[in-house]
Amino acid sequence: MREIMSKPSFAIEAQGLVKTYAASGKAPEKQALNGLDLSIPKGSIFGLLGPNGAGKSTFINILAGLVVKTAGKVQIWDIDIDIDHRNAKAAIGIVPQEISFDAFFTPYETLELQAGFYGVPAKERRTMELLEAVGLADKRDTYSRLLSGGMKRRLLIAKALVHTPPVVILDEPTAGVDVELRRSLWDYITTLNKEHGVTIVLTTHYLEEAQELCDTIAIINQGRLIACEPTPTLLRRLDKKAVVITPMDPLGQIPVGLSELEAALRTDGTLAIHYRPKDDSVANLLAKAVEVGVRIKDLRIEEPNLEDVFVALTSATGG
Ligand SMILES: Nc1ncnc2c1ncn2[C@@H]1O[C@H](COP(=O)(O)OP(=O)(O)OP(=O)(O)O)[C@@H](O)[C@H]1O
Repeated sequence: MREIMSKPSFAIEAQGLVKTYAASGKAPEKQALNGLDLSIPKGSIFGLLGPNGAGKSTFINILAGLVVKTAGKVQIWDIDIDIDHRNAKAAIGIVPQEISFDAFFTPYETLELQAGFYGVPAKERRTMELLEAVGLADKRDTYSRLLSGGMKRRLLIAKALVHTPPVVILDEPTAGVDVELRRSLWDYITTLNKEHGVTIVLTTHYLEEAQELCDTIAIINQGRLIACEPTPTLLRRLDKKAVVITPMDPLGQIPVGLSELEAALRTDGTLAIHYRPKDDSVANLLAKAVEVGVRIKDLRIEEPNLEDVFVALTSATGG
């Protein structure tokens, strides 16, 4: 594994990736990926974020070989999936969103079967080591259907690791998981990365999760990449609030005197002035607005959230 790991500069690289789902019944054709370019650095914990329907699952399913791409190029650990799909697939372990394994096998059997499926020779198997790592050693012979939801999720992680892939993809790993288990899964993910050098890619709806775990975050929307930045850089964009003013009289345009501010007229007639609390004050912004003739009927302060980043980024990229 070490030897392979020093090779590529990217763990996963997608160029111009397109996926069009054919029309079926009344559902029209759907372009889920729209020329996606994405480079995931090796050794990173990489967060893939996006609103519902952005194309995250489609991307992961293409990597997993479950969805056939329409166009574009994908390399996993430097292996082109069109040229050597088998080895490309062997370089990743995918932890799916849905819990899926045979309820009548024990955790031990589940991992052994998966190792067999990947052709891992018996002497190279790490079944007990993996069960210990995910805290299921004492459940090795329990029917999987009798495990708790959290244990099942941990078994899924172990299952994705049996062939020692250098890249592990976790699709919504903590959706619907309680806080305590979420914490222990985060710890385990971090250990895999820091101590074993595994590249981790995770999709999540939770900004907080991405913020805490990921060193790099990509945001996709409508099948396109709209941001891919080191987490601190992206979060700096979030260090923003907005004063939203409802004017007494409708504003036809942003008053000229506010042009040096980051102001926007919204479709509901409000004027939003974005600012960084550390650089500016609400009092100062309101004084400027009044000075240029805005008569304030009402106002509120908006806190930043991921939705704002999406909106800001998508309008900035015209997407
Ligand atoms: N098999 C399919 N047939 C037709 N359309 C599909 C299919 N799978 C996904 N889509 C559509 O493609 C778009 C992208 O879906 P995808 O599941 O990849 O998004 P996502 O980012 O994973 O969303 P979520 O966060 O809700 O899981 C959506 O509009 C979805 O309805």
